[in-house]
Formats: sequence, C-alpha cells, structure tokens
Amino acid sequence: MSDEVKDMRSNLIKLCGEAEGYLEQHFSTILGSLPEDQNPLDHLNIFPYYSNYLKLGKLEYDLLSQHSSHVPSKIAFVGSGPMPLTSIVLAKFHLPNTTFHNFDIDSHANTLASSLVSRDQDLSKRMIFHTTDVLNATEGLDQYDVVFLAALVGMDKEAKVKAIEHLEKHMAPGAILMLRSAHALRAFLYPIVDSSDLKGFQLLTIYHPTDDVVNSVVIARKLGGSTTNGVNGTRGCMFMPCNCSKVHAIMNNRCKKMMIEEFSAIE
Ligand SMILES: C[S@@+](CC[C@H](N)C(=O)[O-])C[C@H]1O[C@@H](n2cnc3c(N)ncnc32)[C@H](O)[C@@H]1O
Repeated sequence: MSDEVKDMRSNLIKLCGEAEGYLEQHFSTILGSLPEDQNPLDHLNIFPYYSNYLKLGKLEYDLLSQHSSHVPSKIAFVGSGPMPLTSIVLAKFHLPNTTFHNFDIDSHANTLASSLVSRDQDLSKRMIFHTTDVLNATEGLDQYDVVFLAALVGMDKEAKVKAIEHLEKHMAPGAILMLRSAHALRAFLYPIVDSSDLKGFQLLTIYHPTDDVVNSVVIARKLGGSTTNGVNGTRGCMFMPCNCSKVHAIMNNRCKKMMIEEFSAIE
C-alpha cells in the first residue's frame, strides 16, 4: 500500500471506531430513556447489530468452554462501551452465575451502560463498571478467570500489542485471554492478532467465522498456570498456512513475512 493509501486506511479505521462508539451511545441513550416500568434489556433488538452479538457471544462461549475445565466466576471485559453487549449476552444466555467487570476509558460510556442494566434484577448485581484506561489497570487484573479485549481497544497493531503486553503482565497464570482479530480483507479495518503478538501466552485457537460475524476470535492462556486441556481434550494448535497470507502481510505491514500463522483447534 502506498503511504497515501495507508493514511486513508488509518483515517477510515479511526472513523469506523468513532462511528461504532456513537452508534452504541445513541441506542444506549434511547434504551435508558424507556419508561421506568420497561427493562431496557428486553428491547436490545433495536440495536442494529444485536443479532451479530448473539452469534458472536455463542461462538465465544462455545470456544471458551472447549478450553476451560470450570465455569469462570469472574470475567473482565476491557472496552465494554455504552452498549456492553458481549457481557450482557454472555451473562443472560450462557453464564448465569458469572460476574462481569466491564472496563472502559470513557466515563460517559459507563454511565450509559450501568443505567442499561440497572433495572434488571439479575444483571444489575452481576455487571460492575470501572472507568480506566486498560493500560492504567494494574492490581486486580489477576482475579479474573477470563479477560476479553474488545476489537476497538488498540486500533492499530502497535497499540493492540501494547494492551496485550500489559494484560500479560497483570493477568493470573493460567487465565484465559479472549481477543478479537480479523481475517482476509476484514483486516483492512481491524488489526490481526497472531501468535507473535502473544508473548507469555499459549495460543489455543484462532477461529474465523464465515457468516456475517465480522470479528475472528483468538483464545490464549497465560503461561505459568496448570494447563488443563479443554473439556473435550482439545489438544494444541497446528500450523496451517492460509491462502490469505498476502493480504494479511500487507495489512500487517509485514511485507517480508509471506506465511501467516493460521491455527485451528484440533478437536
Ligand atoms: C464501542 S465499544 C465496543 C465493545 C462492544 N460494546 C462489545 O460489547 O463487544 C469499545 C470501547 O472501548 C473503549 N476503549 C478504547 N480504548 C480503551 C482503553 N485503552 N481502555 C479502556 N477502554 C477503551 C472505548 O471507549 C469504547 O467505548
């Protein structure tokens, strides 16, 4: 890509990230202003991408279950936003006894998000919000069985790796890191997370959805814990070259690196 195209691309990435934030803010404000007798969580389907989050939440839950020997009691979601739909979908439909700690750099996002769940008997007790830049969150990150890192936290490769390195420093050994990555041309808008970005972690699975779910899911385990195989005995990953390697090499600005590490869990 020429420097001009690279600049265009980074402006587009920034614009899309801002747009996603405004989209969430808009619908979270509408939902939060419903009459007092209405539970905003009963009307989440007004959000245009709600069905994508239902699919992504199911996918992430299924992949997480393959690599965890127990139900996580505490999950951290970093970059939860005004519409913390990943936490809500997991809490409502998949993990009824898990507490979700949602971290966001933007206090207004947290104000909107907490009012979204405040009228729900169950989730008002299981959804907690913290306003901080993830890079300033140090103590306490070792109390989570699972840490999610939102796609929009770290919008370029360097920022993404910085966030991952910070989490590696503060997460508990053996804890699971769930990341969102991209595949093929989707990498034009979202940074690809590959094995070389996960120092200090054991890469477990990279899953590329083939439907309208945009994000790829990357699961890794912080080294140092008692590594337990997944419930169904999932073994390690296998190197499989991907035919999108040229696209990825360009998007990842790694023109020399022609092979991309492509992993898929072996059931
Ligand atoms: C728009 S949300 C998308 C996540 C989506 N709501 C979900 O449930 O998967 C992404 C959020 O990440 C937050 N964010 C970006 N950089 C961050 C950082 N360094 N630390 C904490 N939050 C951050 C933004 O403020 C934004 O609200």
